[in-house]
Amino acid sequence: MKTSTFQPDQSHLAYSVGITLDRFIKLKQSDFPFASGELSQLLRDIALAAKIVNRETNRAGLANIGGAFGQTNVQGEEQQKLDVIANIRFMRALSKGGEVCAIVSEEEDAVVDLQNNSGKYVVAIDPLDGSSNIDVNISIGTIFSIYRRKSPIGSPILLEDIMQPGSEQVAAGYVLYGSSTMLVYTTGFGVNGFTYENSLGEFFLSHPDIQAPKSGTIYSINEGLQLEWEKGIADFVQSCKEMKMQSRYIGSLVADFHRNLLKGGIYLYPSTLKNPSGKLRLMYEANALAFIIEQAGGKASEGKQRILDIQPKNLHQRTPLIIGSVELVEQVERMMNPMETLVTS
Ligand SMILES: O=P(O)(O)OC[C@H]1O[C@](O)(COP(=O)(O)O)[C@@H](O)[C@@H]1O
Ligand SMILES: [Mg+2]
Ligand SMILES: [Mg+2]
Repeated sequence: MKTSTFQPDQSHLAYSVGITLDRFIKLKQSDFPFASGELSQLLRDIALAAKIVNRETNRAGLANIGGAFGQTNVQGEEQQKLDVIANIRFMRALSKGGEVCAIVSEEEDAVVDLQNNSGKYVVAIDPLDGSSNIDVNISIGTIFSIYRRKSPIGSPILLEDIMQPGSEQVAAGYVLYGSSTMLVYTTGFGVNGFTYENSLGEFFLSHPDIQAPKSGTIYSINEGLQLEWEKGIADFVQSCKEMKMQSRYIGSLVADFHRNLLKGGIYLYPSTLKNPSGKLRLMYEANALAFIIEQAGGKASEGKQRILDIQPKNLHQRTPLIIGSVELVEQVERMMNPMETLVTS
C-alpha cells in the first residue's frame, strides 16, 4: 500500500518557540496532576489585562493619560494616572475571572476582599512598576504573585491567606512594556517568556526555559544614593568598578531585572538612610522576582536572608533587594557579612 510522505506537524507537542501563551498554559497544566484549570484561567485573565494596559502605555502620550493623577498612595508616593488605570484594569480582570478571593495592590491601602469566598487564589500586584519613567517613554512593567489561600474554600478570607512568605507562591511573573511587550512567568516548573504580537493580539513563546547566567558583567544600583550605602554594598560596587563591569540602571525594576536575567548581572536596592528597610516592597515586587530568579538558577537576598523566606508582617513592607546571578549575589552577601564569611571559610 502506497503511503504519503506527509509528516504531521508535531511541534505543538514540544514547547517550541511560536506557541501561543494560551496553548502553552493548557499544555503546562499537565505539570499539575490535580489541576482543575483555575490557575490557568487566572494566568489568562492576567494576560488579558496586560494586553489592555499595553495599549494604554503605548498611547500614554497621545491620550492624555501621562502625568500625575493628583493623589498619593499609602506609601506617600504621588500616583501617576497610569498607576491608577493599570490598577483598575487588573482589579477588573482579577475580580471578573472568579478565581481570586483577595488582592494586595501597591495602589490599594488595604487588602481588596473580592467577597468571592469560592475564589481559591490570592494575588499580590504592582500594577505599574517604574512609574517615574512613564512620561519619558522608558520601559515600565507589571509584577504579580499568586498564592493559594490557606483557609477552606467557601469560608471568609483570613490574614493567613494574605500574609504568606514568598516560598508559598504557586505562580509569579511580570509584564515588561518596552520596545516589545513581554510576559515572563513561572509556576515552579521553570521560567518562560512570551512576546506580544500586537497585530494578532497574542502572546507567543519567544524565550523558553530561561536560565540566568551564573555570573555576569552588569551591575544595577542607583549610585546617587552611594553616600547612604553600608560598607559591604560600597565595597561590592567598588569591586565592580575595579573589574570594569558595566553600570546599567534604568530605574524601572522590571526592566533592570529582565536585562540582568537574560544577560547575567546583579540588581541592588539596599537599605538607605531614607529607606532603612530598602525601597522595594516585599509582597508585590521582591517576592515575584525572587521566585523567578530562583527558578532560573539565580538568587535573591536581602543581604543575609533569602527573600522567599521572609515572613511578611504588613502589606506594604519594604525589603532590601539583591537579586540576579548566583555568584554575584553570594559575593555581595559575603561582603555584607564578613564575620560570618570568616567563621564559615
Ligand atoms: O528612583 P529610585 O530611587 O532609583 O527607585 C527606582 C525604583 O523604584 C521603582 O520605580 C518602584 O516601583 P514603582 O514605580 O512601582 O513604585 C522601581 O521600579 C525602581 O527600580
Ligand atoms: Mg514597583
Ligand atoms: Mg508601581
